[in-house]
Amino acid sequence: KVGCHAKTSFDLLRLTGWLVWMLNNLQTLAFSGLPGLESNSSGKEWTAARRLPQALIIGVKKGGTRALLEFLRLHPDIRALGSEPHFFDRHYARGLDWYRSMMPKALDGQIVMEKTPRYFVTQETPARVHAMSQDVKLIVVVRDPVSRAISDYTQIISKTPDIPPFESLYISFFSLGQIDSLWSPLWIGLYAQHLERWLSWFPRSQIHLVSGERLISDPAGELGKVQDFLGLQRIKPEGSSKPHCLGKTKGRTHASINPEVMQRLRDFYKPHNQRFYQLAGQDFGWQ
Ligand SMILES: Nc1ncnc2c1ncn2[C@@H]1O[C@H](COP(=O)(O)OS(=O)(=O)O)[C@@H](OP(=O)(O)O)[C@H]1O
Repeated sequence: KVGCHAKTSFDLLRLTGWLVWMLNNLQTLAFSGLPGLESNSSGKEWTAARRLPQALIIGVKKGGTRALLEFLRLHPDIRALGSEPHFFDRHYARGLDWYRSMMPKALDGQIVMEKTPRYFVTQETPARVHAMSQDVKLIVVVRDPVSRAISDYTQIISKTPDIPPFESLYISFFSLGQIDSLWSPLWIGLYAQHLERWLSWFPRSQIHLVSGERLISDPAGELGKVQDFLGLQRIKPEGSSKPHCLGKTKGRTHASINPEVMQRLRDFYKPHNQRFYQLAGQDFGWQ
């Protein structure tokens, strides 16, 4: 898959032919400030500048957001920040000038974007994003909330090996036997509730939902839809490209969870998923 120690390989898509590679490298030359390139007298298309993003990948954590961003970064009309700036959730007090200074330089016509999966679930973020731009395009990669939760827990346990097993954490401490919907790995998967908050600020047409499952089974198809949403020319998957590894934090072997607990979680999410499908206008087919 990803870390190249795991299931998905980035060459699934074979997105770049050498032509795209050439285009990207031409941009790099332009950005590096070689004399004559930026100061083209006739056209401002050579003038690269830092701009606020016009598109954001706002979630969800463990949905496949890194893979999507890396795919999109191969597009010559996209300039994306590689790291997660966490501006709207953590660093808002630093102001928009700071945020703009984080962005890569972009030419006219290129789309500037970043990804911070936590935006999707933080209360204050939609209003703040709206205050920056009412036209910004929002992308959310969603994935079966049960496998997302286990991926999330697997990441937590990799950082803090001493935490209790999933089977004891998913139950509420206060009302014994009840599923703890406030526990972060479970709460993030309440997609309907989070999407509703965004929909009170942005129209549905401005939010594009990507299926994390299809991003693996049909990356070209899923990516094509994202490119359409962004108003970009579709880059055809052609030629072969080197596998691009996303690192060891992707594609870990999931912690093994008691099958009865898995079934309880599926039952727990069922009504939430149905509500999400209604809001989304599409059925993601999670069991
Ligand atoms: N090509 C492709 N398409 C779709 N999904 C992929 C792809 N490659 C990796 N993955 C899986 O995405 C999971 C990590 O998601 P994120 O990148 O959103 O994680 S993070 O929130 O940035 O930490 C992580 O899930 P788990 O392996 O279940 O942990 C990755 O395996």
